[in-house]
Amino acid sequence: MTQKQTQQQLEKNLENLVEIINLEAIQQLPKATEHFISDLHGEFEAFDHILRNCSGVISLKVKDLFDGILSEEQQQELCFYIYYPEDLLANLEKTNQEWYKLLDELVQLTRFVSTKYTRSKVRKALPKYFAYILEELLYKYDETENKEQYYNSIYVTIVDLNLANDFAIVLANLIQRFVVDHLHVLGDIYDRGPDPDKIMDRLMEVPSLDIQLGNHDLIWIGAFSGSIPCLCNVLRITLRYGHTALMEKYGIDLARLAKYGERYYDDNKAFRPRGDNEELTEEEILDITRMHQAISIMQFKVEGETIKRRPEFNMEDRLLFSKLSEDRQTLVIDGKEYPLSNTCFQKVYEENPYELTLGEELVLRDLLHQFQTSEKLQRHIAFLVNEGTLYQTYNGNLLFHGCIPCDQNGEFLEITLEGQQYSGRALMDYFANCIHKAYDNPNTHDDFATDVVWYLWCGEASNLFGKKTMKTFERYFSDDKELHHEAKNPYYELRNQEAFCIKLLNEFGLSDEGYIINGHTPVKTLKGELPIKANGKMLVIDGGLAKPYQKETGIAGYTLVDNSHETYLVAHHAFTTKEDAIANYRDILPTKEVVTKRSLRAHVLHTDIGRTLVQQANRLRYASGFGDRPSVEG
Ligand SMILES: O=P(O)(O)OC[C@H]1O[C@](O)(COP(=O)(O)O)[C@@H](O)[C@@H]1O
Ligand SMILES: [Mn+2]
Repeated sequence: MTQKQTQQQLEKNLENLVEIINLEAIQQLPKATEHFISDLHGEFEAFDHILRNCSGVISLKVKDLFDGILSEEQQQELCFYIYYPEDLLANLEKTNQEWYKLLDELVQLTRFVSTKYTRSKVRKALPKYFAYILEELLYKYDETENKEQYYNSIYVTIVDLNLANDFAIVLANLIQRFVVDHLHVLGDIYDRGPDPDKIMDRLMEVPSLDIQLGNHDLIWIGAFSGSIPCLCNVLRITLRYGHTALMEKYGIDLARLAKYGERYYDDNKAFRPRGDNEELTEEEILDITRMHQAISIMQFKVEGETIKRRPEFNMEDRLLFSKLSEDRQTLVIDGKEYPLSNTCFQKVYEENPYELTLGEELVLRDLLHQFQTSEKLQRHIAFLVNEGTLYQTYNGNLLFHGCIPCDQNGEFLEITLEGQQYSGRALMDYFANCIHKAYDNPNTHDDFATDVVWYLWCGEASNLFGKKTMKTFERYFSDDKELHHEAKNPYYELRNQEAFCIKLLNEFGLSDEGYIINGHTPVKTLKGELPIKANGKMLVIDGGLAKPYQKETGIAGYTLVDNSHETYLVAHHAFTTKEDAIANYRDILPTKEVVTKRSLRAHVLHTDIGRTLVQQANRLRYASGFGDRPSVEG
């Protein structure tokens, strides 16, 4: 070896040793905080509010640091400055002394909430232009008077240069960024609410997150991937809630559908948009009502064709056009007659009720083309497909949106697809594969994978749907509540049992220690339903953000927080508007339901990331002669 090579070798060895020190030190940091939220359903402002107040974590930190120093009102004001800095701090007027005080409080808090992280991680989060002074202030280590004037002069000059507002905003955002390290979104970002696009834009900025896809997200992915029944469902639901503006935001022009609707459909009370659509004129409502009927009929037709070409989906009982009486005013199921109302079957022909008319086909072709070429939708769906999974195991816990379909005995429901039987986790993996296949082949519309994406929306063995049948047709055309009933999969009873939940955890390779987190079904607190089930093994956090569902839940649902000390649920006020939240300092509900309190504080070492750090450190130790050969697991 030449001298140079020996020198290089020595440096490499030292590098490895220093890396071992880093890796082993990081393991001793407290576990970072995780935040879980579900069923956002297009309600951007409510979702944004929850992200901003971090489900109450910020107010707890403010209390920890300033109790006895600031009054409760002052603490609350400080919290709202942090939640809505652009609204409250940008034009805030204060005397110089008041600014020094506020900036110092914000600096103290930023320091407090960043102590869990390495300096390197904190540094990466600092905006470039203020990085130098921020670092000085955050790592202020000299409490003697040597540097006192130095630190004070930073505040004085910031205020003097009219930068106080900007600096305060930067600090507030950093606090939001640091209190929660990782966000889990348990699905149903789309549908019912007006602004799923804004939610997607916001999610794309979150530094660390995972998404478990929901049934409503799947139809958007399906539509973009070329599934015509998914496309119809997306449009039907968008129109059902009157959100033509959402289509405009995606650059999708409904003119052709509107023209078709105007030509063939009339007003129909079953198809008038739901919810408060104050911003819509009567004329627009009528337009929507007509388009809504047109697209629903197209949906029933293309779904019928899909059911016919996929006998393995076992959905023939949903071929409802074939169950209409001769005058088409009655549905005949198993010999029993159900009168129909508000029917609009003028474009359904007796010879082949599932065949699209040429007009319908042209409308759908146009819509699909617009969906697939919308730049904004392309970005959003790519993000969903790349970041979204059907289930996630994270730090020993199992996360998924809907269910694992089972029979009454708790055996996983089996389904044969492409000649092979699947159930449980393997079925979910198979479904995930189909989603990617369909997405990768947007120009094929009736291939198996694309049809499976639609099946995930409403099929009995779908882990996202979790019910036997979707009664869309009956819900539009029959007043008989019995016909509307969508029987839930036995999973929803079984998930109350601890043993069943443990079986599920084990199916996914997790130990009995973990818990399962579900979204999808709103927790009906008014009826006494509890979000913590099966002795704490099952946590249901359907956010209940969807306004139309708040009548049933009584609150805007739950979110979950998991920090180094405990795991707890937070209940949220029904959200009105951002203005109202700010004006009335409307925060979270004061109750907090603790799921588990750890006997020992959890550290990075106990997390998934920690385990990989241990493996890396062990490998380096072995390579450097400081440890035994690591086993395969590390
Ligand atoms: O109340 P809406 O918006 O018509 O939706 C009802 C439909 O939504 C579903 O509940 C699915 O949506 P969720 O995933 O939000 O439950 C269907 O089972 C049901 O037919
Ligand atoms: Mn759902």
